[in-house]
Amino acid sequence: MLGKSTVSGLLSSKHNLPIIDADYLARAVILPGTRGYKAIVSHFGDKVLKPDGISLDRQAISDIVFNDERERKVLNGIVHPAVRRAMVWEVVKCWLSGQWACVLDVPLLIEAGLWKWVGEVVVVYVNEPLQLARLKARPSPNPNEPRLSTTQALSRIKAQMPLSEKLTYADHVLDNSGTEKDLQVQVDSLVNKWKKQSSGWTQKLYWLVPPLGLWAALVTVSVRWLRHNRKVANKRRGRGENATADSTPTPREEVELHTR
Ligand SMILES: CC(C)(COP(=O)(O)OP(=O)(O)OC[C@H]1O[C@@H](n2cnc3c(N)ncnc32)[C@H](O)[C@@H]1O)[C@@H](O)C(=O)NCCC(=O)NCCS
Ligand SMILES: Nc1ncnc2c1ncn2[C@@H]1O[C@H](COP(=O)(O)OP(=O)(O)OP(=O)(O)O)[C@@H](O)[C@H]1O
Repeated sequence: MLGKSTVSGLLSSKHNLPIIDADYLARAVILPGTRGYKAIVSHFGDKVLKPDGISLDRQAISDIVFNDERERKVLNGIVHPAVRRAMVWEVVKCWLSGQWACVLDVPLLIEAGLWKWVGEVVVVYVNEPLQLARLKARPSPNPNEPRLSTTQALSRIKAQMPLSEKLTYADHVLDNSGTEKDLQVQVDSLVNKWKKQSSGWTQKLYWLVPPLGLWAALVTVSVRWLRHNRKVANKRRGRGENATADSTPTPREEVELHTR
């Protein structure tokens, strides 16, 4: 945390890239009446329902799962498979509509192992004090609910993998310690780099001949796995602790990911 949604917003509004938002999908798959909703109510009981007896009380769920790893795993086990299915379908739709790239905005990309299936991993980082301050300052999505307290914000931060580990998975790191304008400059330069890498005619060929596209995707993910394994091996050997070239001190981060 933090800055994924801010980066996604820039990629969408300024660069017209389609965004697949895991937080949004995670809400959709637990709406009343869905299988996810029923599983949550059946496991956590009425205490996670609002007084209307129907809507899920997200704050109540947060208070449970961000303070109890076992309960968080149960929730993840209910929500994540449904989110994964929905994301695959969204990626297929992007592909069918001939997009040159699509962006997956996923907070738990690495924890859930999804990093293995994308073209590039972009980590957005801020240092921990700034992350905490921004989390606490962020307005609640529901205007009737208070902002996060320090304890609540810290428990969310602790529910995710530390940055030092996540950086070994990053192909790009965006530094969000400055202003949103600073972030925008980095996003623009990243998109320019992607555009240079992505030659128009090969993209068209991959789209017109899907087996070729699949082959190219397989090569891309295999190269990434190999590169990651090498980084981990280097780290284990006590060399290359700063495996990501442009990484900075000890921030925690957020993940965006970019598939092609
Ligand atoms: C716990 C819930 C109800 C809290 O809802 P709330 O509206 O307060 O927060 P929101 O959904 O906007 O999430 C905000 C951020 O919290 C963090 N977060 C959410 N769930 C988790 C989790 N299971 N583990 C670690 N961090 C999480 C992420 O950084 C996320 O971006 C909700 O986040 C949820 O259903 N989480 C489980 C699904 C999940 O893992 N979602 C993340 C992407 S798949
Ligand atoms: N460079 C910045 N300067 C000031 N505020 C920022 C900056 N970047 C993000 N923020 C603010 O920090 C808060 C969190 O940012 P954002 O929603 O982009 O994070 P996120 O990674 O998507 O968070 P989450 O995973 O919790 O959904 C927002 O209120 C946003 O306006």
